[in-house]
Amino acid sequence: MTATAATKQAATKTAAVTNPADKYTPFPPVKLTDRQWPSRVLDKAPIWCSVDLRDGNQALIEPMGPDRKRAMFDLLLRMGFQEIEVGFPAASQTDFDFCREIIDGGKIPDGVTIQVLTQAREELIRRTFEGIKGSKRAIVHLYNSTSELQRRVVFGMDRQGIIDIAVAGTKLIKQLADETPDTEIVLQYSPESFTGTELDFAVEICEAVMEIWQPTPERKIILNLPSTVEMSMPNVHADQIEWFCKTMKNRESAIISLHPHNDRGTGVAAAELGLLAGADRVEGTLFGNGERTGNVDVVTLALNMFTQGVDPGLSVNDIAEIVRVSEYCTQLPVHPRHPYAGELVFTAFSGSHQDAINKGLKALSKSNSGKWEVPYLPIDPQDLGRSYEAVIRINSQSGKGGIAYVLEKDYGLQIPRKLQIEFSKIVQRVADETGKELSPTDIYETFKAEYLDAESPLALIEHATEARGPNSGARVVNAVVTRDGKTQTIKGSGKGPIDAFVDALRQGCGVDLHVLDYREHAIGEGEDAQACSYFEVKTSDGRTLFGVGMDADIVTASLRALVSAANRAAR
Ligand SMILES: CC(=O)SCCNC(=O)CCNC(=O)[C@H](O)C(C)(C)COP(=O)(O)OP(=O)(O)OC[C@H]1O[C@@H](n2cnc3c(N)ncnc32)[C@H](O)[C@@H]1OP(=O)(O)O
Ligand SMILES: CC(C)C(=O)C(=O)O
Repeated sequence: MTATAATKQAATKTAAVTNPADKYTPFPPVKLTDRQWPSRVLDKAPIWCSVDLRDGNQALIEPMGPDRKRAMFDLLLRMGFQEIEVGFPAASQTDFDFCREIIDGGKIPDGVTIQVLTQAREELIRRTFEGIKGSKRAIVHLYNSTSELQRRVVFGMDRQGIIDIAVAGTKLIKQLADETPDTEIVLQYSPESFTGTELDFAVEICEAVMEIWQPTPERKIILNLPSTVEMSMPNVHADQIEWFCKTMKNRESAIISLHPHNDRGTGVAAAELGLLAGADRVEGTLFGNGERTGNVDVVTLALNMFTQGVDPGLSVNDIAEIVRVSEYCTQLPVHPRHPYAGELVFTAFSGSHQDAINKGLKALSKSNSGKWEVPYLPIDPQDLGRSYEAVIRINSQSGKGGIAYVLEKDYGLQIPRKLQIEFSKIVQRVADETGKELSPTDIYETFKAEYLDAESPLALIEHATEARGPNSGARVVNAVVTRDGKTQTIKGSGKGPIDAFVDALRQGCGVDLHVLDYREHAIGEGEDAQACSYFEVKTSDGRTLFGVGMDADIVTASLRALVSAANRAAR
């Protein structure tokens, strides 16, 4: 049958199924009694191994060239990875050359072990050893596929045939390791497609490999149990790992490693539960690059631990740098909502979130507990080298709290609560009209236009205050204002300059304002300090509204605020 005919036949078969979901077989539960993992707590970091330069690289549209490989390797070293799978040297010249470059160039620091992948084929294993010649220590990672499906459709072999491949590969690696005494060879064996492999067979093949390699507690083998394809819920994965750890012989001579992929979107959860289930090590990539939906994201895993108070043993405190290098190397973007790393993860647009964050940050600044407690922010952005700057951003979903936060943080304006309510409606209107996010500058300009630049119909030109008479305590204000462009002098008296100016406005301009509330604060310090005054007033027709004024002189700021209120009342 031709490929086209086969495709058509498959399509016809599919169409005949009434419920499309019937095509799929549910993953069988693991028969595990007395499971322990649900009651355990993750309280220490695993051994980390980065597979960015191999599994991540093999999945790229454009695999990394030497410069990108080097940039990734250097980043992984800076982050503190002590085990790095640097490639599949027998598969590509670039990978081979990269091994040679870092070994011959002395680029592998003490304490760091490189890992190389190979299939269980003689010529590939021999070439792999040429690739790692001269390194102090190397993990040779041997794999062959063991799942029932792959045995049947890819290899056409029974269980014994598959065991023979693994055993032959191990024997050759043992022989070549003996012939390379200057390099400490660690064997890692992966029953690839472990998640689709019957558990008893996975144990059987791993034990067959161990039988050849003869690991000891001092010279452990790494058994890597990959979720080559993530096929089940993470609790089932954990059951598989716990079952494997409990059943295998000589557990103390093996490091059990996880290699989750993310087909169901639960790679991180699978890794975490797999660690609870007894695994010691995790292989993954930065931000989860890798085949299909990717490998498990080690950055997220590490930061998940960090936020539980566990030292992850990886430096993830300059997340922007990790994103930058990773995007350069993979030529793939990190999603804006990617956990911890995405551009938008420390940003709140919605009003109630902004309000709670704002209050949380204020409460935190007064607390001595040393504990991070801010609603909606599970981690302190500063721990990732990020700042609060982007925490609150304004669009049509934003509320008064966020707007007040931006004005205070960027412009030092501490606007009273009722003014926040008034101004947020104005911002809302602008945001709705534009349909766009408003930058802090946009918000300030809107505030300025609405309150500070409100100089029409009235504008204050100058003023002078004096005592009304000896011992009276009352003040007289003489002010020059323009009204509809015409200059005039107004005069009033009262208990203080504000009261007197309100009187002057009433008498000279026919503007009747009743002051309900008054606040002022300084912006900045020293000679450059400005006073900012806020007046809540009631107009003659019963409306309440605000006026705001700013000036180096406190009295002038207050009179400007009254003019601002008068002008807004006149609109
Ligand atoms: C889950 C994973 O990510 S595993 C890693 C996968 N990574 C890669 O494949 C990237 C690099 N790979 C390559 O460049 C190539 O596959 C190479 C160079 C390694 C090998 O290439 P080729 O020899 O041309 O063939 P190909 O990969 O198609 O090999 C398939 C053959 O190898 C056999 N084979 C596949 N995997 C293994 C294995 N782990 N051990 C032994 N034999 C294997 C297959 O049965 C098949 O045999 P057949 O030709 O007799 O049918
Ligand atoms: C080689 C193995 C570990 C692998 O990459 C996988 O199974 O995904």
